[in-house]
Amino acid sequence: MGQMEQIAALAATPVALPLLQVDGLCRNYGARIGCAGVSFDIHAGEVLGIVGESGSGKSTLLSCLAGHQRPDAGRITYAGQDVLAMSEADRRRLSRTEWAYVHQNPRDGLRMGVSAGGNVGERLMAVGARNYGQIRTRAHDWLGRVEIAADRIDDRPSAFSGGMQQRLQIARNLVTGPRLVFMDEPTGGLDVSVQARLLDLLRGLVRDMGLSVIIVTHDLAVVRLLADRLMVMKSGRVVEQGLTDQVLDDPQHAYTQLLVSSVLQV
Ligand SMILES: Nc1ncnc2c1ncn2[C@@H]1O[C@H](COP(=O)(O)OP(=O)(O)OP(=O)(O)O)[C@@H](O)[C@H]1O
Repeated sequence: MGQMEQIAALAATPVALPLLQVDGLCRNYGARIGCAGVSFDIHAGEVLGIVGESGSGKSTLLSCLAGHQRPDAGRITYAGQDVLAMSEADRRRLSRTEWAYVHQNPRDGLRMGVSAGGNVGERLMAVGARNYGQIRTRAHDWLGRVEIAADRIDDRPSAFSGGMQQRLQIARNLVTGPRLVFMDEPTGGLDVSVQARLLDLLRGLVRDMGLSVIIVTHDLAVVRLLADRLMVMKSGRVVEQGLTDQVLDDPQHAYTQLLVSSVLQV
């Protein structure tokens, strides 16, 4: 979808309607619960953080939402469309044009054998761009936006540092102008100073592009900085959700209290 069409689609969505509505989402692995009874709404331009200990169901939920696996029960509505009832072709189109997915490991979201410029340009071609000069100019612009020097455009990501690879993955994901971005621990595995820079960059892009984001993380500092709202998961279920500051400063559930206090002790 072109930029004008996206703007038209955005204008056509009633303001009061959430961009994404999730209702009673469940996914089991045999007898084990992956996630159960998850419901929430997210509006345009809103950032939702999902936190919880290892095994609490964060990744299962994110992959069900992004269409990487099929939930056993529940409903996902995106801009008024029933996502689970869509044909595979329509869902793929949605993933390519309206959605983006930032993996924790940039290797999972990049093509390591293709140049940095190619990684970004390829996404534009996937949504119909054909003019080589324009594609290269857009790729060049996006490398600049994620603070990668222009003279690295023909380098492969394998020659980049971890932080640069992650910034390149972000450029590759955002170049097509998605409205909803799924992020799985985007700052995981990076040095603290690199994390801080990446978070700053992400915050600016999210604000400038008015993105809706669902971000899974172990790190409460990440949600404090990025997320408007927070959802706390334990054993596959949502135990608490609300405005980020409210949940972190005045946690109601004993598990959230534990999560917050264990971070404060570090
Ligand atoms: N492919 C799978 N097969 C069987 N069980 C699984 C599978 N993936 C996840 N699970 C189980 O589902 C539950 C939720 O796991 P999930 O990976 O979603 O948690 P998480 O919060 O993302 O954990 P982490 O932070 O460690 O990634 C766990 O009990 C896990 O063992």
